[in-house]
Amino acid sequence: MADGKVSESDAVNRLIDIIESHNSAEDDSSESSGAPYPQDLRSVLVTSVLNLEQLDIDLYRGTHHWVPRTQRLFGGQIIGQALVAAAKSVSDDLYAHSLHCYFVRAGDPKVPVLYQVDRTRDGRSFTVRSVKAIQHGQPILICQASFQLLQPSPLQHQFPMPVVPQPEDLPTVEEIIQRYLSKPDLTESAKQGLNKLLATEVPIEVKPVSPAQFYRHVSGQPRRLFWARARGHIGEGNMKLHCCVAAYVSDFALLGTVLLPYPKYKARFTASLDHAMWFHSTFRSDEWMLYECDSPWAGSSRGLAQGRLWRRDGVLAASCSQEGVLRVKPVPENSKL
Ligand SMILES: CCC(=O)SCCNC(=O)CCNC(=O)[C@H](O)C(C)(C)COP(=O)(O)OP(=O)(O)OC[C@H]1O[C@@H](n2cnc3c(N)ncnc32)[C@H](O)[C@@H]1OP(=O)(O)O
Repeated sequence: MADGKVSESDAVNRLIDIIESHNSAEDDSSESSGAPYPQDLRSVLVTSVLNLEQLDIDLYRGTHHWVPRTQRLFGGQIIGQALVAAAKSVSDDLYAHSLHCYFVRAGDPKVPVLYQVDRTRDGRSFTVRSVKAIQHGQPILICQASFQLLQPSPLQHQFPMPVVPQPEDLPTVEEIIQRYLSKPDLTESAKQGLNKLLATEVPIEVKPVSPAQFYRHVSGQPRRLFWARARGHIGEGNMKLHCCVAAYVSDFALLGTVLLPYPKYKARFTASLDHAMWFHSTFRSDEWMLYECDSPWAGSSRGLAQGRLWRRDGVLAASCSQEGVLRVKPVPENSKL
C-alpha cells in the first residue's frame, strides 16, 4: 500500500506467518515425541526440552515438543540442546562465554537428535567443546562452545540499552491475537488461524515493543525490539542452564528482522545457516530481557541478523549473530485470507 501500511487481511496473515513460523505446534500432536506440558510452574524448557537423556559418555539424546510449520526443527532448540551437552562435560566453575554453530541439514521432527561431544581442549582458563548433533547418521548441526573460569578485569564497557516501554506496559502476543479476534470483520479462516495460535503452548513469553512493526504491518528499518523470557520458573543459581535457555530464545524472530524493510515480499523459504553467541554477564532467562535485533546487510538470498539480549537493569547479557538464507516471493496485490 502507498502509505507503507498493509491491509487488514495482510496484517493478520503476517501475524500468523510470523508467530507460526517460530512457534507453532505440530499439526498432528500424536507425532510429538515429547511428554505433555507439565502442570507445575517449572519451565518446560528445563524439565523437558533441555533435559537431555545420557546414552553413554559424552553422548546424549534430546527430544522436541513442537516444531515450526516449516516441519524442520527450531534452530534455537538444537543450539540450546547442543550447549547443554557441551556443558555436561565441563566443571561447575566454568561458564559458557561463546558458541559458534552451522546448521548443515534440516532437523527431522519425527526422530530424536543425538548429541556427540568431543572434549577438544581443557586449558587453565578456557575449555573448548565440539558438539555434533546427529539424525539418521548424519550431522544436522556442528557447534563449538567455549567455557571460561570467571576472571575479573578493569576493562569493562558496553553500549547503553535502548530506552523502551517496560514489559508491564506492553501486551503479550496472546493479548495481541485476542485484539485481532475481537475485530468484527475477520474472515472465518483468519479466526481459525488465530485460535490455533492461541491454543499453542509456546515455551517463550514475548512482548513486542511495537507490535505493528514486529509483525511487519508497517514497513521500516531492519530493526525490532521485544521483551522475552522463558515461560515458567527456572530459578537462580545455574548460570549454565540460563545460557542454554538464552541460546534457545536467541533464535526466536531474529532472522525475520531481515524482512522488515520489504513489506511487498513474503518468505518462501527461510532457514538459519549459522549462529554465533557470546555471553557477557550473569542473567536469569526466566526474567524479562529485552531482545534488540537488527540486520546490517542482505544480499545473494542471504541476510545477516544481529541480536543483543539486555537485562532489564540495562546490563548487556548476551550478543549473537546469525546468517540465514531467505528466498522470497512478491505478496499478491489485495491478498485476502
Ligand atoms: C528460526 C530459523 C530457524 O530456526 S531455521 C532452523 C535451523 N536451520 C536449518 O534447519 C537449516 C539447515 N540447513 C539446511 O537445510 C541446508 O543447509 C540448506 C540451508 C537448505 C542448504 O541449502 P542447499 O545447499 O541449497 O541445500 P539443498 O540443495 O538440499 O536445497 C534445499 C532446498 O532449497 C532448494 N534450492 C536450493 N538452491 C536453490 C536456488 N538457488 N533457488 C531456489 N531453490 C533452491 C532446493 O531445491 C531444495 O528444495 P526442496 O527441499 O527440494 O523443496
